[in-house]
Amino acid sequence: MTAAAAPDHDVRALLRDHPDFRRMWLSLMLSSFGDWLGMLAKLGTAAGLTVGDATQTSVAVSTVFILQLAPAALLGPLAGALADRLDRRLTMVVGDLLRFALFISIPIAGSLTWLFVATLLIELVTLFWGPAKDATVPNLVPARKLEVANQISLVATYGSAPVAGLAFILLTLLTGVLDNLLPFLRGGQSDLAMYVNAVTFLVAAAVIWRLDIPPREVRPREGGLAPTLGRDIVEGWRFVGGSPLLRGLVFGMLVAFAAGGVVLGLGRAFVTSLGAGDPGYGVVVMAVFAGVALGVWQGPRWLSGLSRRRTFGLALSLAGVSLVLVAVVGNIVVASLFVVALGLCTGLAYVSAYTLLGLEVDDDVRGRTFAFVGSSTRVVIIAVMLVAPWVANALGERTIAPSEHWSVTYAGSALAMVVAGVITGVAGVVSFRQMDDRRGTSLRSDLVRAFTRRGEAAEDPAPVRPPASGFFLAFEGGDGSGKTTQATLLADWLTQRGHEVVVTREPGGTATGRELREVLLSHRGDASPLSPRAEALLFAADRAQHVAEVVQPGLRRGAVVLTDRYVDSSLAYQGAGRDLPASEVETLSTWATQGLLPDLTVVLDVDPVTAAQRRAGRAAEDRMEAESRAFHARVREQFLLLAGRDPRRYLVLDATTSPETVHAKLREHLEPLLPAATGVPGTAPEPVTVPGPVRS
Ligand SMILES: Nc1ncnc2c1ncn2[C@@H]1O[C@H](COP(=O)(O)OP(=O)(O)O)[C@@H](O)[C@H]1O
Ligand SMILES: Cc1cn([C@H]2C[C@H](O)[C@@H](COP(=O)(O)OP(=O)(O)O)O2)c(=O)[nH]c1=O
Repeated sequence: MTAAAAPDHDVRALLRDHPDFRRMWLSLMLSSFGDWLGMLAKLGTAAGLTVGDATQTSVAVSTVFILQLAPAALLGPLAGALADRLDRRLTMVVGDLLRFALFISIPIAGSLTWLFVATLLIELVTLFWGPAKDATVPNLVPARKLEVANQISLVATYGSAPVAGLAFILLTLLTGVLDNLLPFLRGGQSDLAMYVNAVTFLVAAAVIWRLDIPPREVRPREGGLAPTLGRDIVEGWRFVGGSPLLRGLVFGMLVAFAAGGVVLGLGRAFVTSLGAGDPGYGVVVMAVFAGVALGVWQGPRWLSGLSRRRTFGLALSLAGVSLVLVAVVGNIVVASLFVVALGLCTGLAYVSAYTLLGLEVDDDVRGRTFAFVGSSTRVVIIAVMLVAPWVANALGERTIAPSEHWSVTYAGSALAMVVAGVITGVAGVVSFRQMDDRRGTSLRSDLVRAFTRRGEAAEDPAPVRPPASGFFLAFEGGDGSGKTTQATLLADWLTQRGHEVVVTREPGGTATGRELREVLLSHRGDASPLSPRAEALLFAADRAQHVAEVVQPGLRRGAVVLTDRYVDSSLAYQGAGRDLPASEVETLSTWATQGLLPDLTVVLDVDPVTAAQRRAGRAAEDRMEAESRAFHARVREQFLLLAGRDPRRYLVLDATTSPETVHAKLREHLEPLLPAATGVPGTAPEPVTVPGPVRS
């Protein structure tokens, strides 16, 4: 791998390199297909069992709808908390088997009551299955591929809807033909669809059974109290409320879903108010789907240079603006175009939010958080769908006449949509503010950077370099990614070629630095825990001393300086890890180093689990190493993000390959970049290694 862009959007590579994810994805596609087919078949069965009585039919159909939404709305968090304690693979397999049995029982029983009971039971099972599935995906793919994994999972979920629709039509037609041949199908038109659907769950169960899902990270709970379910749920809620990011995210998602509910609830009336009938409604529905698909699929790629948190807030605000535009244009064709934009922004917000949740939520509460979000969104959608038509009715038809010669008449549905749009827009701005991780950098410059292929040279601060400069290379990556190993190998090779080499590290590249290192890494701080800002300042102090005492003098002599960690470690550990604003940490480092940047930063990319295994041999973990897996996942994501923003100065290497392979790739990339050697090849002195504390 050479300089890789991050995050990674290559779908084919994702499916090829992660067979477990591929299997999971296939089973998800099947189950989703089954879900949609099942929904159509259940509605068909409800209608079929009440033939001839229009009122009874509509009551039966709405009962099925309500039974489908209600369990998740009422019991979602409970099921999520339970799901976090169960084995995820087993939960999914048992869930699929139960759904198989329940679906098959509906046509066999052939009774309306059993249809209702089975619908309820199926939804209850899905309540456990869903969070187990959502929480598993981040464990099957590396962090930088999570976004694309979410994208194709959403495509599997929603893309299977039209296919299921088509299959349903074909199966019902086929039922007519088969009626005479297979007497057991006589029961109803939807029966064959129900059987096919049941089989999809059976296949999905078999696929999941073969998955190798890594065990969950379970953190010890303080006080050793036996954790209770109630406590789990409260913790899940408190967890969402306690983090500004999650608060902003969940709040934003709820508002987005509320806006979606308004569109669903009022869409039909709105289209009628524009004088378009069923075909017009069809066009609008298709426009929404097209927009969402485009947003989910292409949005993250278009905005790959923008931070995900900013993307979410921006997309939500623009969704609000689009909704207002849809409502005010008064023409079905133009309105449909804005509907595409609305779908696009919503899809983009959705996939960003989903990925952020996967990355930011600790593994042991992830199921609960997803369940919490899932059930609250359902409550919101049901509530809004019920309330919106009532509000639209109350608003009635309004005529707005700004002048004598000009007046516009709006239907209540359009006005209600304007209100929803404004609320969504404002919520987007609030979310953006609350979660912003690039305070101090204007959104405009970020967007310019995102659209001009990551800003290139124009925006980089001119590095302060001594006149006769050598070459400055920084190794970055998680603890245990192999930085020390690679620095040693590279130093040997460079020395062979006649370069003067200085091998150094942060923190602790100087005598002063070693004292700071002691405070930073050994500080357990029970009495006075080190605050994130104090930590950031101490790392910056170490860096300032390091640059002045070791790096700059080395470069001035024309040496190749190899440092084990530099500025990006602060951006990753203090910025993304501790959640300090990245721009402030960057300002601090720029000040400490007087803007000195490496000529090349080599990111040794390895997943936190492998890195932790490599560190296992060491005597004790230091303060940073002992952080949670989610912390290390954020750190890794940040390194990759930084590398993706400036591919010219970065080289990302897959550090799970052998040390020799990593070294060979590094050499190959470095060779053309190096200045001429100052000594005679093979005769250079041994590399100067700035002493650091000996590792256990
Ligand atoms: N590419 C690699 N594959 C497997 N093990 C490695 C690799 N590179 C380094 N290691 C081992 O992993 C451990 C951590 O490596 P080290 O170079 O100390 O990492 P860091 O300096 O990033 O903490 C060491 O035991 C080392 O031998
Ligand atoms: C340089 C730097 C390091 N760190 C952390 C990362 C590491 O966990 C720790 C340095 O430990 P160290 O033992 O040097 O790293 P490694 O385990 O990779 O060999 O300090 C920061 O949090 N911020 C910084 O700016």
